[in-house]
Amino acid sequence: MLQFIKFKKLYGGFPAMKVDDLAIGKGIYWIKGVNGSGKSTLLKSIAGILSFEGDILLDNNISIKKQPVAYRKLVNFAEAEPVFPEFLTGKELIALFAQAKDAPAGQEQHYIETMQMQSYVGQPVGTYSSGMLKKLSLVLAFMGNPKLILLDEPLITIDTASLKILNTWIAERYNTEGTSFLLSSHQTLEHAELPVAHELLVEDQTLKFIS
Ligand SMILES: Nc1ncnc2c1ncn2[C@@H]1O[C@H](COP(=O)(O)OP(=O)(O)OP(=O)(O)O)[C@@H](O)[C@H]1O
Repeated sequence: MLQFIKFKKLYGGFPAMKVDDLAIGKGIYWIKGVNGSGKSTLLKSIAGILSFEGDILLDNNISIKKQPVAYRKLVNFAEAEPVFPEFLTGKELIALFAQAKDAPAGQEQHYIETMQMQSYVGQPVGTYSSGMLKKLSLVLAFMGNPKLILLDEPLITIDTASLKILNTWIAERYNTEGTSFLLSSHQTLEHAELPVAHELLVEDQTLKFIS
């Protein structure tokens, strides 16, 4: 599903992350690692937000460097602490993402309704609480038909009921579309109740399989 080829990310001269050659198969993965280990750096690189040396391939043949547009249509990302233009409404942002990701008409309704966002999704995001913003960023990450969805710290700021909803979204997408997930967390995950198949660890500026 995802392959790293001589991947290296430096901030100035500081080497933040290096993955020489690693293939990750289809599935749902938790990326663990302590604060500052490089989880966000890794996810932002896979999402195509950060520049890096080397290459990342999706499904063996779609290169983030050589086919940047095709790659980005198939990889969605929700940031740990999302920031959006305050004057735009949730609905406007969803419409923008739905168009960019070629989402089927009305796809967002299921997500807005199950996450119970109907009462505020028409309001400017500047009026949202951190949990409301987080839910909006999760809806945006599910727009279109991505092969891979990256969720950076999905557990922070959302309440227990919302976490259960997110759990069902992940299971639905994985079971019906075969969408893979990379989820990051610096917390212990015993209470997350998400359908996790594998764990990865970011440690010593690299990425390793745990299980
Ligand atoms: N823009 C930047 N410029 C310079 N160094 C950075 C930058 N962003 C991150 N770093 C450094 O890269 C390393 C990895 O940071 P990163 O944010 O990826 O870690 P993380 O595992 O996501 O941390 P956390 O769990 O605290 O969110 C840290 O040493 C951090 O100081």
